[in-house]
Amino acid sequence: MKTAVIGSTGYGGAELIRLIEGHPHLELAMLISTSQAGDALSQAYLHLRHLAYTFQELDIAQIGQEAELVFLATPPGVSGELSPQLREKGKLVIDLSGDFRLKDGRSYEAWYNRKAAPDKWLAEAVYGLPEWFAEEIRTADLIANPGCYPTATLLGLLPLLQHRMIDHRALVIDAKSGVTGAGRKVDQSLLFSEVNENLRPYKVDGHQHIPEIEQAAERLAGADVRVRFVPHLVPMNRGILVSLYAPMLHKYTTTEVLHMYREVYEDAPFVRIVESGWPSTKAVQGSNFCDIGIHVDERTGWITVLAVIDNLMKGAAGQAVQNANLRMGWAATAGLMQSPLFP
Ligand SMILES: NC(=O)C1=CN([C@@H]2O[C@H](COP(=O)(O)OP(=O)(O)OC[C@H]3O[C@@H](n4cnc5c(N)ncnc54)[C@H](OP(=O)(O)O)[C@@H]3O)[C@@H](O)[C@H]2O)C=CC1
Ligand SMILES: CC(=O)N[C@@H](CCC(=O)OP(=O)(O)O)C(=O)O
Repeated sequence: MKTAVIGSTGYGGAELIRLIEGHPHLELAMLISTSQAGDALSQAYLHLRHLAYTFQELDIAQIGQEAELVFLATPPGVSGELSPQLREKGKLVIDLSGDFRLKDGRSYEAWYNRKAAPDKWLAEAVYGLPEWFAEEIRTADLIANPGCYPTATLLGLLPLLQHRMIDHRALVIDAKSGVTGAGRKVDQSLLFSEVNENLRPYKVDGHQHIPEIEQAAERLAGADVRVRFVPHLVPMNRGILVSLYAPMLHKYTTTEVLHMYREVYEDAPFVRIVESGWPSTKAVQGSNFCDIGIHVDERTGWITVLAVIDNLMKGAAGQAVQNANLRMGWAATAGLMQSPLFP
């Protein structure tokens, strides 16, 4: 299937190129760059220098002629403008940004502080978390790939809400991300000297992934959900660790809850339930896996759920390809069974 990537000089774009190159059914037809059109791919990415591609201008008419599937790995606000035009040309669109994740345009405008995409397209978009919303994704033409933090959070949280095991009004999510989560843009606060040997919270007063987590959680809880979410920046390249804490509604043991998670994710090839030791980011690096660990503290009645992903894989490009596989009826794992890089 002929595929175009918009935003191909960014980290998400580079990871998409790597995955599409190794995919049995996807063919890289166009790499779009608004800043490096005419340059060779190797000028942006040395690690991809064996691939003889040249970046092309952003030209919707040309994409219309040369590609059937378009991935957008662009900053907020870009896909909201471009995706409707691509959809009008009949393209299958998978958007890695947050532009189509929130159903309520006013919520997007409040949290992203920019104009939302038109309601018609927000209504058409389907939230692309394959382990939970596969039915809708199979027939979707505009797929909103989840954010990195929401992916790890929701994979850890939704089984508990589905089984009504926790008090959904008292959810605490402590999240940590490597620096590639912020993209390849130049930013003083992301300089080596400011990130290295440092651990810092950010957006403590409100992160744009909060309404996305709540929106998906409410679908499973059948009630309003409010989460306390605080992200932290960690001096490493890739990886997200989400530690989720909630009071349990009844007495359960760790063994009982683990059993429930194993059943829920029985047919989910990318979710691995960790039963000995604890999840760690290095154990998923470079892969599309999400590792989940559980501990029920019978003394306090609280549960701790620990979920790790590679933010650029299951948190972005890997999940986007997983959505393409689901939508096209290909094997869920097509092009995605890379084992993690270790150490
Ligand atoms: N990094 C991560 O872990 C995750 C990122 N995301 C989301 O995915 C999207 C991409 O992220 P990421 O790859 O990290 O970001 P980057 O900043 O690394 O890359 C974004 C790319 O978008 C392109 N771009 C910028 N402005 C425009 C424009 N007006 N029109 C078309 N293209 C444009 C740029 O390429 P050029 O200048 O060559 O056009 C740039 O390389 C973002 O919305 C991000 O929030 C989601 C989950 C995880
Ligand atoms: C480490 C870091 O800065 N991470 C980014 C992830 C942003 C992102 O992926 O944004 P959308 O999903 O909303 O597009 C952040 O916390 O804002």
